[in-house]
Amino acid sequence: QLPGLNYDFVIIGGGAAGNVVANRLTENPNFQVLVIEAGPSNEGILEEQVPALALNLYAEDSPYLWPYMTTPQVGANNASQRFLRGRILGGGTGVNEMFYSRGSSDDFDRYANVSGDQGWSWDAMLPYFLKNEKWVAPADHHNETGQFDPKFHNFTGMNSVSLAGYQWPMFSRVIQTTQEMPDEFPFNLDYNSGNTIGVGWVQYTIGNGTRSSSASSCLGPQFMNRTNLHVLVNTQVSRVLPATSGKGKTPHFNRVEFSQDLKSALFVATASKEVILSAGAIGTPHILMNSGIGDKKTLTKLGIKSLIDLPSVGQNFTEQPLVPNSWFANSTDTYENFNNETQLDIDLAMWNQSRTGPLVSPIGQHLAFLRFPKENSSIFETREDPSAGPNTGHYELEIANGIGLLTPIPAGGGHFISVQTVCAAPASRGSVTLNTTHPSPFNSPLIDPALLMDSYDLFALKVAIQQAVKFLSADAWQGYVLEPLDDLAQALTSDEALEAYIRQTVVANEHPVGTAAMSPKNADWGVVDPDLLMKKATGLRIIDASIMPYVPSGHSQAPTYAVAERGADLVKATWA
Ligand SMILES: Cc1cc2nc3c(=O)[nH]c(=O)nc-3n(C[C@H](O)[C@H](O)[C@H](O)COP(=O)(O)OP(=O)(O)OC[C@H]3O[C@@H](n4cnc5c(N)ncnc54)[C@H](O)[C@@H]3O)c2cc1C
Repeated sequence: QLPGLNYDFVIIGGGAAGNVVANRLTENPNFQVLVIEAGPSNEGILEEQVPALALNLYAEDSPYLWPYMTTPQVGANNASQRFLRGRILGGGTGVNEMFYSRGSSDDFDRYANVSGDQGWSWDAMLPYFLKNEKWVAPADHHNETGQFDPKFHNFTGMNSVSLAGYQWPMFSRVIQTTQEMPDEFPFNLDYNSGNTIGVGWVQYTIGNGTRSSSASSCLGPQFMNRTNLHVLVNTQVSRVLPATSGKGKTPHFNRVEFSQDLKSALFVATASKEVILSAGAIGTPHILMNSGIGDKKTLTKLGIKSLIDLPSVGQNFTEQPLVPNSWFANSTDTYENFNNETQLDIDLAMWNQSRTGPLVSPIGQHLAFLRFPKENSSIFETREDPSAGPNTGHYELEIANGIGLLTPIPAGGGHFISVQTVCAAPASRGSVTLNTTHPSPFNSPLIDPALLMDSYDLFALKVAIQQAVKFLSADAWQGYVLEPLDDLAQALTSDEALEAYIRQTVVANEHPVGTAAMSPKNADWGVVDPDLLMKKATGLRIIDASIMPYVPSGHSQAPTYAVAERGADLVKATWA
């Protein structure tokens, strides 16, 4: 039940960023805040809570995802792919794989340099990462010594982060590989220190064996008790609207139009201080363009009245391409056990009883962020290195105790190990644009992540797969790793075969950013200023993953949390 339609702040999107901002603003009892979220409440959804069941959230007709498809991806054999985005209170943090990885110090220093605001540098942002984080013991309470560096963590924040809470037998082999091949695969005690390079123990947004999302952390019962915090779920925003009475030439946005049946009965909520757009890297540019904010020529052609001419809206879409690679494993202790219903029932009973057992962690237990070996670095003699600097991986390996993401289990079944390979700093740039044949604000936009459109990304994935093969060639894996699955075995026969395999199997890593990028004040590109206020307007601020001008070289939820923590401080400073 809403008290009315007038607030100080209206936040569009209850995802990673939106819920942080809602929490921080309602610390001030004088601020009335409304969050509008398209998806349902996160409460009572078992798959959302049990880490290892996260994959069940991705069913074709999932009620917790937007029904998005990409445009045909030229770099991926013209395939249109699903593009997963959370549509639930918590947004991406309610459906994601819970990897907690901040990116490198170089990533943030580059944001500072590109935006002209040192407040986005690593040194300035580390306190915001810490403010958000609550490091907790892993579910099995094992000894964490030597698995993370406490000096880079906070034990008193909001959002639980922990190490894997169940010990699979293959873990020791990963660490043994770092000892056998320290030059190529060095051990990194904590890839969240700013220096990501090496192989480390994975950190997850998990506490007490349960997902910690922005909904369960920032909108927990102790916060929902605040009488100034209001959350409206199952409600989709169509547009932001300018004030009806003029405040001069610059449009002033103070109203948000939304619907609950996605056809009629459009309501309008008013924000006396700011409208904050936190609908994510797809939702945010979509709402902006529907509202007449974007490339004037394109919007006019679609019959949308242009309010602000900002051609960068929806452009610079940056996404990491990922290729899953799987091998048969000589083990009976892998994720494939969850496919056995009896075993799953036993594991679920254990989770229900004590929040322990194999279901307390999602797929993937070790992450490696690595630079190209010397012999591959010569590529930078002829082109610019898209990575942000020496602390930043060119590629990432995600080492998982089961078959790769989306990889069908071979007919004969079996147990598997996979190393998912990611181009961590891609050079391709895509776009989010309006669907010209169905321009209703409630229809999906055209999503083009431009997978492998720049040949560098293909090159990076080739190196990554070759390095994954090398990683598993260490003595540590003798007798454990058997032959690769057929398609990978074929791929490893020639350079052409490897390229064909990558184009056939590449998917988006679900870390989109950049579609409402920040740029220096008065720059002729970008969508928001470094204080995240919309250019050429007043009253409208964007706080979410879309403002990052480059994709962070790790995973995007932790950077988004930090952006939101700083964003909330910027809002508070404006209204102090
Ligand atoms: C399947 C998947 C796996 C991932 N795995 C990881 C991982 O392991 N680690 C990691 O770091 N990152 C991961 N990510 C990415 C991470 O979750 C995102 O980077 C992060 O959630 C982005 O935060 P955001 O606030 O920008 O957007 P979101 O968290 O997506 O929040 C946007 C919210 O706005 C709502 N919204 C959008 N449009 C409207 C509208 N018109 N009206 C009302 N509400 C609207 C959405 O429903 C959503 O709740 C994953 C993402 C996905 C989808």
